[in-house]
Amino acid sequence: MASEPGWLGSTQSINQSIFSMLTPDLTTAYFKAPDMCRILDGQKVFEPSVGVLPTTGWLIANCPTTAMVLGLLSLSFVVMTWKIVYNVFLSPLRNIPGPPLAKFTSKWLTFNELAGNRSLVVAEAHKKYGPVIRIAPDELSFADHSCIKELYLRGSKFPKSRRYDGFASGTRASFDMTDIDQHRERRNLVRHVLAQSNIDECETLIADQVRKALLWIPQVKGQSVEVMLWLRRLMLDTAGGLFLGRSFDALENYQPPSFLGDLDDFFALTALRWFAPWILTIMSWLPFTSVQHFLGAQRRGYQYGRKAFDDYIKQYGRRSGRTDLLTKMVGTEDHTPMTDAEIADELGSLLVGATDTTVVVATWLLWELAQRPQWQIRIRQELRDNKIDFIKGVPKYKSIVSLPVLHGFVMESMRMHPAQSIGLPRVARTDDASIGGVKVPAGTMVSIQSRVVQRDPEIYPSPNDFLPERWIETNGGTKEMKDSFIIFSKGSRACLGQYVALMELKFFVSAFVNGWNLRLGKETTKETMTQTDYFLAFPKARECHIVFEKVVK
Ligand code: HEM
Repeated sequence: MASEPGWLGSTQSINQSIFSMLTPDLTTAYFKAPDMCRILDGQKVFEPSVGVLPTTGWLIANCPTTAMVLGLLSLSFVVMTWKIVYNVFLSPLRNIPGPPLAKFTSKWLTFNELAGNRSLVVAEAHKKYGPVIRIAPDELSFADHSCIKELYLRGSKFPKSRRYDGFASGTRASFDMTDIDQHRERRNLVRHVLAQSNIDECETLIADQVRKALLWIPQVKGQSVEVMLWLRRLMLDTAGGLFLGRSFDALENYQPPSFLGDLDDFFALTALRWFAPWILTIMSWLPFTSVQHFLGAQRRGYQYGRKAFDDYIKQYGRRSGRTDLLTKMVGTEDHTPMTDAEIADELGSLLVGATDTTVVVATWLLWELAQRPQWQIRIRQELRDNKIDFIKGVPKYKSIVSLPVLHGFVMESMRMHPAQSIGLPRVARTDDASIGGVKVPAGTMVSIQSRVVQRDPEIYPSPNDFLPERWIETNGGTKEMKDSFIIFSKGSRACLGQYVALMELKFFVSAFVNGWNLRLGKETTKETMTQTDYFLAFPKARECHIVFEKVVK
């Protein structure tokens, strides 16, 4: 057969280079293929008329790498097909209603979670499909508050899911422990530290931070100021004072402390660890300082705890007699409830747990307050009627803790805007677990969203309206209201810092309202305050502008 060596030569080199890119052994094998090449002028060349590509069978027989790649592809295809068939037709969860895509894949949920929409889409799905829904092939969401007991209360068969692994910076703290027995032991120790009597002893420490924050208001009065960063400074300083024996001085310094940047990175890292750990692996190979800095956020969080602990021991020893919570945690030479490393872990974790949770709740609270001058007047009047004594701008906690109007306003804001509204994920350990009569096979993730139960119309009529009076008229809430109120969770994993949080919130609301009228700055709108869930329910713009004006007595 006549041939054109030039043309053949170029085809050969193109093919050779393409195949070289695929695998080196494929290139060699390809040009050894007897039916693909022909000897021309003593040289072996590609002959297109003989065959364009070697057959799969021939390749598998002659190229081990290609055989392996094809094998893996086929295997993944079979596994994927089997998974789909299982999820849709065979899974014990197959008859539970839910969005159609959820039967096939969890990716639709991941997509919404990354877009900050999880609580909204799950709440909508409950409206459409009912109180028990399948939101991923192996994940269920419950909307009935009567299920809270089985899911979260003592004796629950559902420990925290692997999602909490992302929060641990090496060793575990009480918040991220997933092992029930290990957690029980640790919680008993931390609970003792955060006992109400200890917090009461630290009241001055918390009040002093609020006093410091109040100094800022006269300097910005009449202007529209961003309060979220200011609240972060306040809560961080309070947490520092309580747990590290020293404030971060965030309220005094213009430049926000680097810990706040680390906190943002911390939450981003936990999300990546859960959704796309492979991205973190790739990032760890990148030789960029900023990337490596980002990856080190969790380690630095731990180091804050470690350094603060070491400094504290150096300065005060183990019998400091100070009234902060670190002193309680350290114990004495005779009684050391935790090892030094465990204390450092807890400190790092407590700093994270105590800061942005309270900031998110406080931001929504100020936003609601700023839109409601009539409620500012009612709270102020309540403070006056009860002759509350303000010491350098802040009252004694005992004198305000049970004031119904103040309490009702704070509770209603927390009902409408739970800091964590996407549901606290738990996992079934054994096959004999069930929730609300629905069998939950081992390995299934389960949760109840506070956004859903705290807006149950049967418990909270007109659930989307902001009505503090519902708490006032029912003397602090009906049994159903209290049972369904899960902003601090319930049972053995409930928030250990809720007493601290409520003290901080009631302190600053009463202190502000006593001296200042609040209104919204023009930069803050419904759109900027759209809720987005990134584990915590932040306003979309991550800022909130308020104008403070002096109350005319
Ligand atoms: C308004 C502010 C706060 C809110 C809404 C809040 C909410 C929560 C929630 C929902 C949980 C359970 C998390 C889960 O199961 O995944 C939790 C756990 C926890 N919170 Fe808070 N928290 C707040 C403030 C605080 C503060 C100020 C502290 C410390 C003083 C604190 C310490 C803890 C601890 C130690 C845990 C882990 C408890 C355990 O698993 O045994 N929290 N918090």
